[in-house]
This record gives sequence, structure tokens and C-alpha cells, in this order.
Amino acid sequence: VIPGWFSEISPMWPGEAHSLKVEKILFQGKSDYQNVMVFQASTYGKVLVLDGVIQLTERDECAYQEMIAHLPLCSIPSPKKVLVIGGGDGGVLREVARHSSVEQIDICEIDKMVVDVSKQFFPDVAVGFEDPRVVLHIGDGVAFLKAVPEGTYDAIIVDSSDPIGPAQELFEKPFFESVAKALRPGGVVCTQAESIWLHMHIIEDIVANCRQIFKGSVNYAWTTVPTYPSGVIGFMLCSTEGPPVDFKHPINPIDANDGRSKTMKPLKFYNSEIHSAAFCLPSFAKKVIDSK
Ligand SMILES: NCCCN[C@H]1CC[C@H](N)CC1
Repeated sequence: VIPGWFSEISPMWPGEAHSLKVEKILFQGKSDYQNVMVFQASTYGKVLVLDGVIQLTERDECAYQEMIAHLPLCSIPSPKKVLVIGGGDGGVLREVARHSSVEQIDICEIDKMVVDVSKQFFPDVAVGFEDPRVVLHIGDGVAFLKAVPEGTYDAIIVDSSDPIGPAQELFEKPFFESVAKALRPGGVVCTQAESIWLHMHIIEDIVANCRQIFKGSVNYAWTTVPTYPSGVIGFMLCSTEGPPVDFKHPINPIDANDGRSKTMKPLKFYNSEIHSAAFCLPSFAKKVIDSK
């Protein structure tokens, strides 16, 4: 360990570790589920770390939060009821709230400490909790979805950590089945789907499961997030049987200033061109994902 530096060492990305220079550690705690840490980085703003894994930094969180929210919501005509699983930092809520058609935003986050820490140290991310349409449930997303009546949501966003720790079940088949049941016909789900450079096997399994469960379209998109391992992160975009969804061409575009208010800053990353481009894959990934 180099003094004054944080290195993200994990068996999920063996032999490599992204490092950030640390100015000051701002919070360290242990919740019922994981270790929680916040530090001030020299060049990335404040950083949220769970069990030694970077969840977000102030400098590049826009890439992930904007893409995971707008890839699904801009692909259907008028999303009204949205569910976020995970996402306790509030960043995805901030992005969902930009869509004026949305009437209800349920969020189910298992770890209350993540919510509290985000409100204290990341006000521009936790601002999402201030939207009056948001209903916060603290609990396990797997149990929450089992209790949801069939066909309730237009869109479900699974903003999870990695499949080691509290989020493990969010990568397994039964969970995807409960997501499909909770969506209306032609409803959409977008899940955090790891890195094509590091996790092709995990992605292969997720795609195979999704193709069995979601009878609409099943696509993989990806984007760049400098502080995530290998600098990229992907998303599974799936729709249930019903009105067809073409994820690659946003029919419900959002522009930089939609939903803007004094607290809500303009979009920094997402736009309609990068929406379509996100589905273009390198051949080594296309071969696996399109063949499943
Ligand atoms: N809302 C915070 C983002 C959580 N998703 C991250 C994806 C990449 C992982 N290595 C860590 C969590």
C-alpha cells in the first residue's frame, strides 16, 4: 500500500488495481452489510467506497448515473412508474426525476448507512431523494420484488454493487424472473452489468438468463467510467413481451435541460448519440453476447 493512495484491490479484477491519491478520509463505518468509507481524492472529488470497492466519485458519477437511467427511460414513450433497486446514493433518482412523465419513483436500498452517508457527503448526488415522487424502502430488493403485484412498473433500474457481497442475488436467475413479473408488457429493465474487459463470463451467464426470461428485446450497452475497474461498465437492457422496444434508437429523448431546477444541474454525459453508440460492441464481446 502506498501512503496517501487508495488502491482498489479485489479478486473480481485480479492483478490490477486502480488507485486514487487521498487528501483526507472523511468517514469510515461498518453497516449491517458492508464497510462504508468516504475520502476526499486529490483529483476526483469525494469518493464513496463499499467493502474496498469504488461506488462513485464526484468527478465521474454522471457517466454511470445518467446512462443507467436514460438508456431505459428514453427507450419507452412515457414512463410513469419506476422502481430503483439499490442506488442508495440517490444518483439514479436524480436522473429519473428529470423525466416529467414519471409519476412515482420507488427505491429499495438494503443499506440505510449508504443513504445517510450520501446525504451527508454527496449532496449533489443525494438530491434525488428530495423529489416528491420518491418513496424510499430500506430492505432487500429480492424480497421487495416478490411482494410487487404483477405488471406494476414501466421501468426497473438495478443499480447494484458487484456480485460479491449484498448484491450477489441481484445477478441470479430468480431475481431476473421477479423483475420480469413486476414489469408491464413492453416494460423495461436496466441492470448494472460489469465490464466486458473483466467479466465476460458473468455477462455471458446474465445474457443467457435474460434471453430465457425477457421475451422482448435483450441488449448490452456500455460506457466509460474512469474510476471503475478497466474504465468501463456495462448495462443489460431488456424488455418484456408486449409493445416492442428498440433500445438502440431513443424515442423519448431527453435534452440537457429537461427537468432542470435550481438544484438539478444540466446533463453532463448522456445525449441521444451516445445512447445509440453505447450498444456498439467490440467483436470479442459481440461474439459472446449475440450468440447467447
Ligand atoms: N450507484 C453507484 C454505482 C454502483 N455500481 C458500481 C458498478 C461498478 C462496481 N465495481 C461498483 C459498483
